Amino acid sequence: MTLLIDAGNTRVKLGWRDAQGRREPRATAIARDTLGLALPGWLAALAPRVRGALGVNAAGAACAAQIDACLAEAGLAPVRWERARAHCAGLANQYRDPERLGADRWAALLGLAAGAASRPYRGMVRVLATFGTATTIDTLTPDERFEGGLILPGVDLMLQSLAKGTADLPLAQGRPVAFPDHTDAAIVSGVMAAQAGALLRQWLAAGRRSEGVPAQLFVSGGAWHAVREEWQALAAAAGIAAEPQVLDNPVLDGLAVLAGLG
Ligand SMILES: Nc1ncnc2c1ncn2[C@@H]1O[C@H](COP(=O)(O)OP(=O)(O)O)[C@@H](O)[C@H]1O
Ligand SMILES: CC(C)(COP(=O)(O)O)[C@@H](O)C(=O)NCCC(=O)O
Ligand SMILES: [K+]
Repeated sequence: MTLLIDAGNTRVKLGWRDAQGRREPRATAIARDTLGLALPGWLAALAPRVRGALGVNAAGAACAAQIDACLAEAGLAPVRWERARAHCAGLANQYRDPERLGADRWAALLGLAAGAASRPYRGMVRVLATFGTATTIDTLTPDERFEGGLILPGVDLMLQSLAKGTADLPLAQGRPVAFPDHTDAAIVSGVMAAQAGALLRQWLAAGRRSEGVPAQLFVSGGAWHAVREEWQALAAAAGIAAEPQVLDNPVLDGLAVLAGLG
């Protein structure tokens, strides 16, 4: 098997691809600050069957070094850390400097284009919103090109920035409402409006771009569940019928594609 590693800024997601090309039944997520405790045990259980490891890292060089050190402890070779490329597996990356596209975003697009869950949507415009530490909203054209996408602070980062950057605002909790009448609700509703509003912007842009070709919306990431309610309200108000399809981990899907290429 080949280990698949998606090192995000909050959590490291782990899985594998077996010799038949199948993904693990369920990815494992480990918080960055508990990696040193949890990763060795996860690796030890699999190590005898592991033939290599493929990963993407959005969390900086120290995180990659920590993961490689854990692999070495388990007697395994270092991770092959993937970068975004201009072309791969039939997908074209039109970022101005293709290698500067986050490797996790690139892997997720590869997973979206080639993964089994999205195969019925080939030839359509596909919008992929990932609600992680950052929120990213990327679009694939019907002819398998990535032309660009949004980066904005994720839900927790937005909430934390208000608490840290002001004298009187708390780290807010709660659910979004239309007309918030207290501080926590005002903050949570504002943050969710920003998240869902960004998604609406890209969905509308994708619709204009596609000129009548149907579009499908995909969502993933640890914070999607927090945004869902606001998105549903906004989409209903805007007359958008599209039901987002939740992808468990398109980054690991993409890494499995890359592992299959050898
Ligand atoms: N158990 C959890 N641990 C950490 N973050 C969580 C958890 N459940 C939901 N979240 C939310 O998910 C976000 C992290 O999502 P994730 O997809 O792992 O991001 P990343 O790939 O950037 O590490 C957090 O910012 C938080 O909003
Ligand atoms: C945008 C990101 C921070 C997302 O990281 P994540 O939220 O998954 O931890 C990451 O994809 C990144 O560092 N990208 C490089 C810049 C770019 O994609 O343009
Ligand atoms: K990610």
